[in-house]
Amino acid sequence: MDSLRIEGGNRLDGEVRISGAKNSALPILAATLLADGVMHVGNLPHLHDITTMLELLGCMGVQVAINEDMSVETDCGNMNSCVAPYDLVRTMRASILVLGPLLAKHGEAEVSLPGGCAIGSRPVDLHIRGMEAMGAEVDVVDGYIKARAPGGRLKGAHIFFDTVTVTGTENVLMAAVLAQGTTTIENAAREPEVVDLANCLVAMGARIQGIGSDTLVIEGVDSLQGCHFDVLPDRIETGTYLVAAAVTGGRVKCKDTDPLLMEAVLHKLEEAGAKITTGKDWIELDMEGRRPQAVNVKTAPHPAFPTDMQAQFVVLNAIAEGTGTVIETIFENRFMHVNELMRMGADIHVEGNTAIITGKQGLTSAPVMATDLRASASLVIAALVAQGATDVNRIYHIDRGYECIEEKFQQLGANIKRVPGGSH
Ligand SMILES: CC(=O)N[C@H]1[C@@H](OP(=O)(O)OP(=O)(O)OC[C@H]2O[C@@H](n3ccc(=O)[nH]c3=O)[C@H](O)[C@@H]2O)O[C@H](CO)[C@@H](O)[C@@H]1O
Ligand SMILES: C=C(OP(=O)(O)O)C(=O)O
Repeated sequence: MDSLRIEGGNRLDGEVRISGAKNSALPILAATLLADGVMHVGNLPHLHDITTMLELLGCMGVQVAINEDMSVETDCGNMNSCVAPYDLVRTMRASILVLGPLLAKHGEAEVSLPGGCAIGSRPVDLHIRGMEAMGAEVDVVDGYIKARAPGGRLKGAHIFFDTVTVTGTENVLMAAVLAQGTTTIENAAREPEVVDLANCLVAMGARIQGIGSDTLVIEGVDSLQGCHFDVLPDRIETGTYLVAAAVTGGRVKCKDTDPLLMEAVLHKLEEAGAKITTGKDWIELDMEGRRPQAVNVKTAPHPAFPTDMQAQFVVLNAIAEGTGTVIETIFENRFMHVNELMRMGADIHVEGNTAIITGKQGLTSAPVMATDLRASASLVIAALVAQGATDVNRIYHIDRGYECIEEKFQQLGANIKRVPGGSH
């Protein structure tokens, strides 16, 4: 298992290119299953999760060509299976995103249940209920969701999500675009990645109204064509580099990103004392050598503060002046980073879904273990300010979501290197 060795203490300074968004690329790759012609998807990040999704498409008979610039062409003309097997789904929950497209296009799907993960139980009941509302017959047998659309085609329906769900909205949206009749999704997720998927579907010929709002109205069409679509920049990767700059008192310019995607995070960084300047496709944070002020953060669905930035802000508070609270309202178990940060000297007290963090002048190095993607990112950020050398172990989580993390941090002046280990 690889680890990252980080010698803390360097103030970050420089420019970093932001990759395409994992959470946009994954649903868009699943949506290629809906196309009659060739789909060309660009600005894909070079990540394990993307490789897993391409492998999943490949095992269903989709022809996948990867170009040098990491853009991908898919052709579903010779598909021979509608099964998403356990071995792939267990490594990436987002594999559930093939359920909607398979049912919509082929009238059947067999997708392994993804199961829970480090941040919570993460059920998929709302995805299943959405498919059933559109007429699908669904059985959960032997750990698989086995679904079929009677007559081979789903029917439009009125769907109300009682919890805002990102991939649930995406799955139902992809099912509805080829259904017979009109589907209304109420209390839909409004995350930028849902908007990106909807825009891609429209480019393929789908009819969707209300994009970006919490009510989506989809008029089903008979077929969708291939198109060329570039995925949007990764707002969570952007936020992670900005927080890293803030905690080191440094100055970082994120290029090829979009400030409009991340108002809640930029607002909190300004509250912490960072000077933020933005252009159409860049964001610069300058801490001018100062220590951040503690901030209070509460996660909630977009446009509120994203849960995927929560762990990074726990670190920011851990070295800030003052005391800040971080409230996690989306996932029931997303404070796995806290114990590891306390081993590095952080003063954190967790009560239910609230972490109360009293900032300290500095952290100290310790061997730490990453438990999920953003927890891992927070440990890397903590290590960048800690005194001494920190080994962040189990970093395969990081490789699911951060392209070339050590190269990008090196470019910004961090002392970080990957230490290769055995297989996990
Ligand atoms: C690949 C992807 O895009 N992942 C993101 C997506 O995950 P994901 O789409 O899995 O997260 P959801 O938005 O679905 O989860 C929100 C809440 O709804 C609950 N729920 C969800 C579905 C369901 O059928 N039943 C149910 O109870 C979940 O347990 C959770 O408490 O949104 C999360 C919330 O912004 C992010 O942290 C993840 O990075
Ligand atoms: C939780 C995340 O991803 P996933 O839903 O793929 O586990 C994340 O991106 O932080």
